[in-house]
Amino acid sequence: MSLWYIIVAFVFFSSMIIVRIIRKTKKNLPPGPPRLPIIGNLHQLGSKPHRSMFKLSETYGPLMSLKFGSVSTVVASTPETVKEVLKTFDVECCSRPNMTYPARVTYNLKDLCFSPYSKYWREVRKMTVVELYTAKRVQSFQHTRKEEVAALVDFIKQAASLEKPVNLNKKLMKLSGSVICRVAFGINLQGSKLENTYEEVIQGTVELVGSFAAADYFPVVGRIIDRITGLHSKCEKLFKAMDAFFDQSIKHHLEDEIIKDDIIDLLLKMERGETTLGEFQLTRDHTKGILANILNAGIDTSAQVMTWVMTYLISNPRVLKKAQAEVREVIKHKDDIIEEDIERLQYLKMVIKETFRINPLVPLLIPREASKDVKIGGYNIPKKTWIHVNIWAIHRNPNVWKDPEAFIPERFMDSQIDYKGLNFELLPFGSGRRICPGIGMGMALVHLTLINLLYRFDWKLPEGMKVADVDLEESYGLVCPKKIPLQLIPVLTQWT
Ligand code: HEM
Repeated sequence: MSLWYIIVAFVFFSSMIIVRIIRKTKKNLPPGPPRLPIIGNLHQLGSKPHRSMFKLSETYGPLMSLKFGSVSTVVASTPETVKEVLKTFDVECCSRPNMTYPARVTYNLKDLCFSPYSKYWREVRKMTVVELYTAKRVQSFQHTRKEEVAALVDFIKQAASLEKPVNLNKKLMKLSGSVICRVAFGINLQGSKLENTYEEVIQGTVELVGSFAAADYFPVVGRIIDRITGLHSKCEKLFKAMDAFFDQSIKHHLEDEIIKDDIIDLLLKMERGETTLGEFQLTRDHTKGILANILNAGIDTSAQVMTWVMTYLISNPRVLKKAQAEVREVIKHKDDIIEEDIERLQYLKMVIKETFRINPLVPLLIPREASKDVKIGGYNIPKKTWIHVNIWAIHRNPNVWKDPEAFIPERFMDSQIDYKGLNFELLPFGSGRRICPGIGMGMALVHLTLINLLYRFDWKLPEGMKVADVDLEESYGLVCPKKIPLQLIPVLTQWT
């Protein structure tokens, strides 16, 4: 009797699989791994989805179908397929799916990052590119960056004289937070509502919006699951902390007449109708949504880039020595280090590119959604399919990069490859319509800080630690920070 049950069950499941394969072939979707009922391929994501997807793509190809709960997804993993998504079919593929927690922390998608491709998004993008992220504005904040970097250098000097280790993750996060608070919110981080919680709030939010949340994949029941796992209450807590901070900085602007011509000021003018945003009337929620992107996208990213560069330098003493020799040769006791000095630091530029390659900070970019049916690489991608762009897979692909696991800045010597979105082998900021608009703002701080850290100090590992002990593991979120904080001992030098 039990044999009959087994035979019936076998026939039933085999026919289900066959029907699915036939349906899929008819639909001409990209190939993908078999799925489990209900959850689809969610169980294959693991703790580092970019790595798992890369592994799967080695079997199923550069354009691969996955199903997460009820959501159909494709993953592009090579320069060729990614170019199709981000360039050839950029218009059709540049919308964003409506995700539960990103929607909550952006005041229901009133921001730039997560709002779908629409007239509103186009107006906000135009406004931010023309008004907020311009080279002129980035330049105008140079003084603030210099002051904050000088404060960091003073702190490190003290630690060096006591031979104490510095937690670079923490200090670089504070630096980035202090700069963004001053230039974007017109207030000091110290004394603000986020003074004691900014790390937890910003990193928590970045992790939250990058999480594969049940609410997005299982209608109704997913929300219950997230309540049980605590994701929902975590989101509410983060949202309240951010909202209180935005209220504080907006109030500060409304009360202080001296503050003028900064980002909040511009947004408040739009709220009052003194400046327009196309046909849209900005409300307080729009202002806060746009500010949420600056807070979350602006602080963690630059801080983590700097931490990763220092991590790879300390793990590669040859490269560290060469980068420091170059910086000291070029800067040569010049009192006034400026961001533009980077132009004369060819090797340091290569070190930064190589760090972006080996460890792209946003390994899956931000999820996209097809707004129309589209044909990519000969396969059909139906409207509403989610699209993940796995730049981590490109950056670690041995067919694209020789010896991809090794940190070799020299690979960029005599190469035209840059990270500004034109070379599909290296895409740390994405490409196309959704390319990061904050490259200039972020990299200005990254350059100034790294030049100072390398010029003024020598660096060594804490007592008893060897180069081989430096941990290179990332933890997963939308942004992937170093899992174990980087602690280094600064050493005073003749250049300090
Ligand atoms: C320096 C480190 C940074 C890195 C590595 C980085 C990386 C990225 C990436 C990969 C994307 C997604 C692109 C896509 O989905 O195709 C993005 C989007 C974005 N970034 Fe950055 N970013 C950095 C700094 C900044 C800064 C400093 C700001 C603002 C102050 C910023 C604001 C944004 C915004 C608003 C978006 C959304 C753009 C849109 O969807 O239209 N980023 N960034």
